[in-house]
Amino acid sequence: MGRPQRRSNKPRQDRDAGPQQERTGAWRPIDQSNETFENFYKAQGIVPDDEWAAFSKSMREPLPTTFRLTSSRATAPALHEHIKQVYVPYLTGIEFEGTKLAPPKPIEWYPQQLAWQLPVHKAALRKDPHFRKFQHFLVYETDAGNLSRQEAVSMIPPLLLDVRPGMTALDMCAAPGSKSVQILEALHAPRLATDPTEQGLLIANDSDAKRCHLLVHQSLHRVPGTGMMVTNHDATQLPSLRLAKDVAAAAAAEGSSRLKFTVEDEKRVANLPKDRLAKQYDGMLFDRILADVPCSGDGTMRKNLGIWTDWTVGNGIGLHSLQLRILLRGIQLLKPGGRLVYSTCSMNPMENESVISSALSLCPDMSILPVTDELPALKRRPGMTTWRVLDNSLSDAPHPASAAAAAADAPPPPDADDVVAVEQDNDKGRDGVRKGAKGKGKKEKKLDSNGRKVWDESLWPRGDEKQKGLEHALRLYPHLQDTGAFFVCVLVKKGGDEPVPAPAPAVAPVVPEGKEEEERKVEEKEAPAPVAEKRERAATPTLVEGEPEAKKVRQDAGEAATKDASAAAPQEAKAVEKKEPVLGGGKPFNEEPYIYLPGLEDDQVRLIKDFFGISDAFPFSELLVRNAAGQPLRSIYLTSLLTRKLLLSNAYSRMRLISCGVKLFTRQDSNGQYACKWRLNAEGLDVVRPFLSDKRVIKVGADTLRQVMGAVSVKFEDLTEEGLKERLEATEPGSAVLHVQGAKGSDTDKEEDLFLAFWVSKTSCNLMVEKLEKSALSLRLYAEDVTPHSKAKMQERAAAKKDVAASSAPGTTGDNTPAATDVEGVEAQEAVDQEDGDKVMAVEEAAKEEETGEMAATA
Ligand SMILES: C[S@@+](CC[C@H](N)C(=O)[O-])C[C@H]1O[C@@H](n2cnc3c(N)ncnc32)[C@H](O)[C@@H]1O
Repeated sequence: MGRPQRRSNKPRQDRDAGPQQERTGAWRPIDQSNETFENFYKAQGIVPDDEWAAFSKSMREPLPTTFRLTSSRATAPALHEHIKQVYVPYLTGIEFEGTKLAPPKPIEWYPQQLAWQLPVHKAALRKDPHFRKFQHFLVYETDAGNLSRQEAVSMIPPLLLDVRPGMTALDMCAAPGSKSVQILEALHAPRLATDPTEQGLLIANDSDAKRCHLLVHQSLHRVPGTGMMVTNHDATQLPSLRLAKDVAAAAAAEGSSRLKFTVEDEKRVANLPKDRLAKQYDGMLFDRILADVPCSGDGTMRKNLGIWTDWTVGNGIGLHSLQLRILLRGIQLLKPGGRLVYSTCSMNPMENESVISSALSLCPDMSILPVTDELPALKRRPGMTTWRVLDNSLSDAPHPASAAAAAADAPPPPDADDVVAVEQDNDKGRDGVRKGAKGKGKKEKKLDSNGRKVWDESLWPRGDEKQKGLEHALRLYPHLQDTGAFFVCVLVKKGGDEPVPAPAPAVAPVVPEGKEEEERKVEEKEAPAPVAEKRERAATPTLVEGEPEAKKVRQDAGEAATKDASAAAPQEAKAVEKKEPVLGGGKPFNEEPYIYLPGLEDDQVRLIKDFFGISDAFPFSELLVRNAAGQPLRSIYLTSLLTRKLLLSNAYSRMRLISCGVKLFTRQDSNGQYACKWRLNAEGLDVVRPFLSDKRVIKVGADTLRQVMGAVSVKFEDLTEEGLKERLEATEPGSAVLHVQGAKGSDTDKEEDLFLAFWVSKTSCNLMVEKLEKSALSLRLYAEDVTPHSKAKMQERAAAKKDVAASSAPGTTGDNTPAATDVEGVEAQEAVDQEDGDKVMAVEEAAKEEETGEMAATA
């Protein structure tokens, strides 16, 4: 079975705009009409006849700009106030395209007024000078993690998932991550700063490895959490993970290391007698699962204009089977009593109600939860309890069990070769309508004994849709509250007091070429499945039928071990071992392993503890590194207890683990000139702060913040705050935390304390905060960008340099240009920027794609 999203090699303009690009390269507006689309949905009766005109008109209007404040951040109330005080008046009365615009307003149905809407589409916001200031605000605060630009309807599935702190959650198709971020915010809600080991768990998964990396760098870094893991699986075959009841005891019983779980350990566990396995391990199931599946995306036509031309009857039909199998795997991994939200940005019943109805028929433990009382202000339409399965000519297709279907001239199912799936439904770029490559869609098709394509029976309503409560699903349409269209269905699993599931299946060792399929079948047959999973598998023929394509490509042990940690830290290459071979099949997986450090037994951990004055209460045994040698070479991460359990109960390669935990410390000092070569990462500051003594915390007033914000680095002697020079001179050079007391936003009288990553050199100091984040803070505090990276400052410096060159005066470099003595501080700041190089590249790539996508959409 293939995923429908594949990147074509063609430039994006060609893919999305199709015939709209003329030979001259000029752009014409995309034709927003598609008769088949309109007739299909009229035939389905998705909206009452008297609403069709309003629906149809809204579908052709550009989407408003919407965004959400990060609810788990302390900044949320200040930012809300800032928008009210600064941007509502600023944008009130602005004339745009001949009309006076309404200012931004909170989205009515979103809890606590944390989401906002402005009736201007994204492209206009970027290009029109009236909006530039607001656009900058959005960009900077997004980068700082204080807000997320996200389509309004896309915010609904995580809200209805009802995630609470401490829960375990799985996001099956997570990239680019807007909903994962919402889930993390809910998991972190009240206790992030107090107990970093108890942050619940989110496994954010996506089958596309590149998109997994974007997910980490573009989205999840904004709400760092010790309970966050990113994996790279086809969601139809997410592995069953096991959880040691007592990690140390299980490790001791198996004679394995306490710090990592190797392929050898996998083999050992595979050979354990069943009763011993059950004594030592539980199977991992989740409290909450989001299945935001790949879909044809016709609900995003307001921004993905290419769908108007690409839409065919086959699109929805071609995705149905994949969507159903993802949902069924989700159901298997859901705890009794747990909640699963299924969602698409498609209006097509083939991708929505028919998937839900089929899953409910196969899984009697599942039911639809009516959520009428949740988000009461949200206008919605009920799910459909009947629909038509139509062929290419929009005639009713004959049910596969009927005599008509057997007739020689029966129409085949519409071609799924042109499967189109939307990769992203938020506003961060790559709005991504991807055309499926020829041939791959064929894997979705079933053939009869005469080799003719046959229709999938599960597309049809079964007649019991009312009893199943399908009207309790939510259909969201553009004309209801000026949004995109979306489908959301909340499912619950019966029970809640059932026995703990049996351990997850063991995994067969890596097998020689050609043997994998045979071996895999044996593995699946013999492996004990969690209780709930076993029961449902029996009732879920589709899972057994649909042979997973990805498993056919099995990773060769040698290939897995190619990249070693020497790439990360050349100077310590000798210490490096080979990586683990990959288990469990799938596409090549070449990530570094995570290995725990032996807590305070490790020299570097002890050094860090002493240097930063970290209290004994800090969970030192949850610190881990990412290289095959298990050495603190470059970065040190912190995970939650549950993440640790998972990592020490399953080989990382079987989990296909791309990322996990929070990066707390990064190696800074390569020349050994500092007492501690580690610096505290900004993303880990909130996590470690409650455990820090005053040793490395520099308390300053608000004026000092302005001074350090305005320069790349500041010499001690230039600091105006009384006594600060002396305090800094008495401070051991290295990483520190700047505690700003009484910082105050330009629009409010309320004072707040800020904690920022800081660097103290021998004679100067500087903030260790990313450029955009600094600019965001500056705009909020001073209503202008005072940072040295602001456009104005850059121009000032360029002019100063010119003057210097003209007068040939040596040694004068302008106010904010670092003098030679400040080089260390500058290097430290550069390291922050360098470290986020990946992220910056990802953001730039997204922006480029967004730009080209918009050219197609708006030119
Ligand atoms: C609609 S997007 C998900 C959007 C995401 N939930 C968000 O809110 O940002 C669908 C995602 O499914 C992924 N995908 C497609 N087929 C998949 C499969 N078989 N297993 C897992 N993920 C898949 C795509 O790579 C894509 O990132």
